[in-house]
Amino acid sequence: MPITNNDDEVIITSPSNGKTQLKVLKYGATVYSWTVNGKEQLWLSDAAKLDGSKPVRGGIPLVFPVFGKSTDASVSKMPQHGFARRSTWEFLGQTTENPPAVQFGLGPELADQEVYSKWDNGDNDFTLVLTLTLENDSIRTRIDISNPDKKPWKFNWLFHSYLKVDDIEDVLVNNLPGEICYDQVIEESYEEREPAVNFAGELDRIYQNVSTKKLLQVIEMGKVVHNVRRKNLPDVVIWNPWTDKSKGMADFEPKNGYLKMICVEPGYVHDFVTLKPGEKWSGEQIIYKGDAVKMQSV
Ligand SMILES: O=P(O)(O)OC[C@H]1O[C@H](O)[C@H](O)[C@@H](O)[C@@H]1O
Repeated sequence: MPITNNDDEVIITSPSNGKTQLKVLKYGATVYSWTVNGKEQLWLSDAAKLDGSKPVRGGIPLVFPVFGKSTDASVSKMPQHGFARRSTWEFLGQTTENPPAVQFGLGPELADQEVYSKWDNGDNDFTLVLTLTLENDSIRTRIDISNPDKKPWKFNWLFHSYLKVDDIEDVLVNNLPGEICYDQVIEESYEEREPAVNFAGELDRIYQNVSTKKLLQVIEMGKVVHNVRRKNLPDVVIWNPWTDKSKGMADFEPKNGYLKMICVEPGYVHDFVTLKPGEKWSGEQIIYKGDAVKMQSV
């Protein structure tokens, strides 16, 4: 069976390889496992809550309608990262057989009411449709957002992808030199001057308006372990909490798990997207295997 629809989760299995699978919690429509021929690609905390009691620490949480905390009046009362990752989405079914794709939907009635009520006046009408496609050595995560309301509203979107690595100290992320970033650790903006991003402490940067022609590669000991492509998602957050921040997160286990993960998060977060009544917007992330290093200057 390529699609298994359980009470709390949906499992998608590749028709050509039973060990290539995607596991998705209905809570947050959170992908919490992706295996390629039996090998896990995403990092998931041993203490992650998968029971809907809090957003999942690991996998691919969905960030909407605000990234982080914002002083913008429309979202300033909301907790970090909004309500999409804390709402139970509706499973809409399978849309294609090979490669298998499934869809999940979220609207005002299913949204976590406590957080949703803090978005503007708590009455924004919206539709989110998430399409997940499992290919032999890639996943596609696509979001379609539409505004059926009589008034405009605005949002951030971000795929908060936790990618698995063997040892963060051996990891580089390429193709970001020359890009402007806001460094959330030192609270300063600057132009990236390093030939590749490397990790030796807490790192939390929002790279702004990075051409979507640029491929982002996670390179470990000279070998590409993950490739991330983006459509209509100009910003890229790179995050590793390192020792102290991991200690402060109750759902982050083991405490040295930061060595095994890197978040590469494609999104639209530097500015808000404004959708007028009847308008639609979409963005897509493609994570794939493939070991050719591609260095790009533009
Ligand atoms: O702890 P969470 O709310 O899941 O946020 C986890 C992280 O998300 C993003 O990567 C932000 O850039 C970080 O500043 C934040 O710490």
